[in-house]
Amino acid sequence: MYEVRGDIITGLGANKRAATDYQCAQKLGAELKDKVAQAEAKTKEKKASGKVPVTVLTGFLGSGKTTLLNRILKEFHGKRIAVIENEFGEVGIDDSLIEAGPLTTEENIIEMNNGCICCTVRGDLIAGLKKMVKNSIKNNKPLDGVIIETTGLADPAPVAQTFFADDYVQQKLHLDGIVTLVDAKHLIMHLDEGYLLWWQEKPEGVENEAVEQVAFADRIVLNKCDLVDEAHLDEVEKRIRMINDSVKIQRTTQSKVDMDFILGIEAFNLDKILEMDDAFLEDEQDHQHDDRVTSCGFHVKGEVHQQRLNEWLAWLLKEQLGLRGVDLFRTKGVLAVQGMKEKFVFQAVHMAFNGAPQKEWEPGEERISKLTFIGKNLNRQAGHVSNEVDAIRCGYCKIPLATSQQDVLVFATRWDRSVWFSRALAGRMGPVWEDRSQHCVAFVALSAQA
Ligand SMILES: Nc1nc2c(ncn2[C@@H]2O[C@H](COP(=O)(O)OP(=O)(O)OP(=O)(O)O)[C@@H](O)[C@H]2O)c(=O)[nH]1
Repeated sequence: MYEVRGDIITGLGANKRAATDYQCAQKLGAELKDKVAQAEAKTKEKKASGKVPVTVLTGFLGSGKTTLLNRILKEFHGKRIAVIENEFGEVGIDDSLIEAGPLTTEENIIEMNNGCICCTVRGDLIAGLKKMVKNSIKNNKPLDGVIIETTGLADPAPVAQTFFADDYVQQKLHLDGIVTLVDAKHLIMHLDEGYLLWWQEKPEGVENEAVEQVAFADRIVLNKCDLVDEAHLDEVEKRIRMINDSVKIQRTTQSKVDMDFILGIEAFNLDKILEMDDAFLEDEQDHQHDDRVTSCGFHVKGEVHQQRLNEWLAWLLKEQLGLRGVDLFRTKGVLAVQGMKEKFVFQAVHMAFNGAPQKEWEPGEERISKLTFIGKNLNRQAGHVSNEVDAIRCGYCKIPLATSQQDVLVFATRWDRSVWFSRALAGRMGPVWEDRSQHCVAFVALSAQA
């Protein structure tokens, strides 16, 4: 049995581990001196030559993955880099945030927004990788690298396992490394979730993704160093080392990391992973997400009124969510703001938010506003929007939406899925809800359009 297992994992490149298995078989009487020597020699060899290197970019929500991806695409604009972008959130935003260079064309960017590549759409990941490689061969445009940006809630282990689960993928691609972005300000809070704080206890069987992302990292980019002091950074490093003592760490802001620290590093080491997780190569890894973490999004035609949007978001992020036991991890959006020729990109990580104009709208491009929220316990009880005499408020939490004298566009959504919106003309509030039994917690009085 040890010999067979040694043969299998030799084929997968875990030569050190294979040597150990052969040694066990030898102890049981098998004559395997040659195989042990071969496995030990291969351990020293560089692996995977000729295969396209793949980098998995992972890290908790808002840690700086897309910022780093854009940096890579900019610095390597002369290289053909394919991107697989997996986003958590019922409305996809990241496609608008990626700044692809001339060689990273649409055919080389695959977006997967309908599930998490570490579980529900893992099959799609394999299919996507194969398609990219086959296209590059067919069109004689060889790829220089593939970057997979996982969702902030992904467990990187099943993603890495993909490179050992499919023969074609294994022949053509090799996993260069798992690069984990860490938000210096929030990491410790996420690591502690489900361990120290009893009220945050995770349901049984649910993993702490932040821990997994650090544990499986070949490199850690300790980002957002501008938000904390030296002592806090030392504490964060200490916590990282408790989970992954040998990982290399580079401190950064705005994901400004040396490219040779993260790319072409030949750092993924199956031996190390097998030491940590003996079941890593098994087909069905037990992996469960926390169902309490959900997303809620808007995707609405039309322009928004920036000041009202800011007021509403500030109110939502600072005053309401914490009080109601809701943990909002991440908010991001691309908005069509009235009077602005650029797309307005809004980002928030927990309560810290910022926004700035980005690229201009193309001539003829439809003006659409997209906004997505990701957090825990976002579901709300039944309620309705009331139409009071001089102010339009939510009947449940009393958030002021607008006065009835304002001409507004009201967006409304339940925290689960559905999104409704309706225009309320001055002095006349149109029906907002299709189903009044469902409470809507997020709604925005935004537009000054007539
Ligand atoms: N203060 C500060 N903000 C940063 C830094 N790096 C990135 N950001 C901001 O943090 C926000 C999140 O960055 P992203 O790169 O989108 O993070 P992400 O990991 O891709 O986020 P998700 O895709 O939602 O998981 C953006 O507003 C960035 O501009 C940094 O070093 N310091």
